[in-house]
Amino acid sequence: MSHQDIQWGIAPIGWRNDDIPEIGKDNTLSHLLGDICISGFDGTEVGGFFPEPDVLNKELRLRNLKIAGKWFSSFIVQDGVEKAAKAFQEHCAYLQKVGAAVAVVSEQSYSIQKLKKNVFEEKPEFTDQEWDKLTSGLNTLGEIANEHGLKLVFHHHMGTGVQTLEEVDRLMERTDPAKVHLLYDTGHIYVSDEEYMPLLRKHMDRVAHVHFKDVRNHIMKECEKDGKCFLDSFLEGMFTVPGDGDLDFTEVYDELLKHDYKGWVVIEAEQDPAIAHPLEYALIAREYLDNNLLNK
Ligand SMILES: O=C1C[C@@H](O)[C@H](O)[C@@H](O)C1=O
Ligand SMILES: [Co+2]
Repeated sequence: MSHQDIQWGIAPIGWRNDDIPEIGKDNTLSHLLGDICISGFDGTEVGGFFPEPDVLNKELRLRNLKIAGKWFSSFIVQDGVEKAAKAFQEHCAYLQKVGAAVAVVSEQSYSIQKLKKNVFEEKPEFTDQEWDKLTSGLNTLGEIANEHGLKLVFHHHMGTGVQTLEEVDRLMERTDPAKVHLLYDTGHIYVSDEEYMPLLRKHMDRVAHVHFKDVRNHIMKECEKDGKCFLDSFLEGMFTVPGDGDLDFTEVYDELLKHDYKGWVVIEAEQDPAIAHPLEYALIAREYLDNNLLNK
C-alpha cells in the first residue's frame, strides 16, 4: 500500500469536450500538455483532437507525460458485437502505440448522454436479452484489449443503460473478471444514486481505473428540479474538480489504498473552459490532493 503505486492524471475534458466540440476549440494540445506539467500531473487520457501516435509520443516524451487510456463508445446492444469489435481493434492498436494502460468502454446503445432529454429520469433500461448481448459482447472486447496488453475498463455513465449500482452489479456478475474491469467514476455514481462509497466498496476488486469527478450539490439539485439534460447540467456547473465540490475524496482514497490499488486516478471535471479556467481548476485539484490525500 503506497502512494507510488498510483499515477495521477487530469483529463482533457476541462480544456476541450468531445461531446461539445465548440467549447474550448482554441485550446491546443501544447496548451493542454503545458498546463498538465505546470499542475504536476503524470499524464492524461486521449481526447478526440489528439494526433497520430508518433506525433503524440514526441509531445509526451518532451514533457515526460504518459497516456492512461481513451474513451470508446460501444453500441453492442444496437449494432452487435462484430461491428464494435472491428472499431475496438483499431482503438486498442492506437492505445498500444501510445503506451496506454486501459481502454475505457461505455455502452451507448439508446444513450441519452448527448440528447435534450431529462438525464435524471429518462435513461434507457436494457431487457434481459439485451443484457445477455451486452455482457457477452464485452467479454469479446475484453479479449481484444488483453491481446493488446490493455485492460478494458467499463465506464458506468449517467443517461445510459449501465448507470446505477444495481446495473453495475449486473454487469460485473455476468462478465469475466479477467476480461472486463470497472472504471469507478465518483461523479457519475453520485449523481445517479446520491452516494458513491457503496459501489467502490462492493466492486473494489474489479476496479482498474478511477475518475475523480466532484459534484456541486446545489447545482445538481437545481438541474434535477428543472429536468435538465446531461450536457446542459455540466454546462450549468454540476461537475467540478476535487476540492471545489461536495464529495469527500479522502474516504475514496483511503479505500483505494486499503485495497492496494495500483493504477491511474484521473481528475475529470467537465466544465465550460470559458467560465472555469482550466489551469486554475487543475491547480485547485493539485492543492486539494497535496493537502488532503498525499501529504496528510
Ligand atoms: O469519462 C467520461 C468521458 C466523457 O466523454 C463523459 O461524458 C464524462 O462525463 C466522463 O465521465
Ligand atoms: Co468519467
